Amino acid sequence: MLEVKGLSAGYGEGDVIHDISFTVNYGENLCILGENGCGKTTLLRAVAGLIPASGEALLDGENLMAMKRGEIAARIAVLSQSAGAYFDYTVEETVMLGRYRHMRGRLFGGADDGDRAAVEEALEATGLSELRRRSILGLSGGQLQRVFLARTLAQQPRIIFLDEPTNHLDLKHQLGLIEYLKSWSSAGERSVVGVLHDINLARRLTDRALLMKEGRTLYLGSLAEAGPALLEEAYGVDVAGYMLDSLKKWEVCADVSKSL
Ligand SMILES: Nc1ncnc2c1ncn2[C@@H]1O[C@H](COP(=O)(O)OP(=O)(O)OP(=O)(O)O)[C@@H](O)[C@H]1O
Repeated sequence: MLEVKGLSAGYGEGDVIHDISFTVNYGENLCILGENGCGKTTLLRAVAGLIPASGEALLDGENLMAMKRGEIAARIAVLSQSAGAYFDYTVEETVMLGRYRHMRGRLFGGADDGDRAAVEEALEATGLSELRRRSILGLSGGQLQRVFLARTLAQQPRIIFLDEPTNHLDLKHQLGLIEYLKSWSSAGERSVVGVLHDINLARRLTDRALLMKEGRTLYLGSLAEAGPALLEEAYGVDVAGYMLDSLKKWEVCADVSKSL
């Protein structure tokens, strides 16, 4: 269970996020939503111990802020926007990097059977087995994002933090990623905490939402019950109206599909 209590953090000149609290039980997911710059990434960074913070972040009752980065990384993996590939590694070598923290603790280093099995499982889950020998420099943006997902899975964390990981992915792969992570969390008593700009995608991942506004909690609860006014306050636009309007524009397709 991840418990965040009264967390505040920033980058040196005052706090950017203020007094944030939420709980995520294993098997449950949470999406973090809000307009650009409201502090979503900062919140993930603070919980993952990447920037200093005040307040509490507990994982299974243990204080994350007192843990070394490596200890946190063994439990929480971060999957963010694909930053691109700069090294001539193969797909398999890149996924193996997800085992780095596990290998580092061993006397003689190097990959063991457990590492190889974890990489194999991750390659299979992401449909990358056949690309394993390819250099990541020659992959498309979407393929590369799947490699990064595989590397995250190979880490075998109990919690994955998603930071808008769906850029570069077409609709099919966006949906595939979210559906996969949903089953990953529910099947293994694990959790996904996700920053997703697409509110529809967020709802596919989970109905539990933390809406942020200017670094503070605007709402914590069911996304379905948040209501149009709250969404408008969070995003500064009429989100529900926009979605209904979009739906109307596609109604013609729905009518056609009904008649088939
Ligand atoms: N490394 C940094 N140093 C200083 N300020 C930063 C840094 N990263 C982010 N900020 C500032 O912190 C605030 C929150 O940024 P953050 O990236 O957490 O927002 P966000 O909600 O994730 O935004 P987006 O939706 O655009 O990704 C912004 O005002 C941003 O300029």
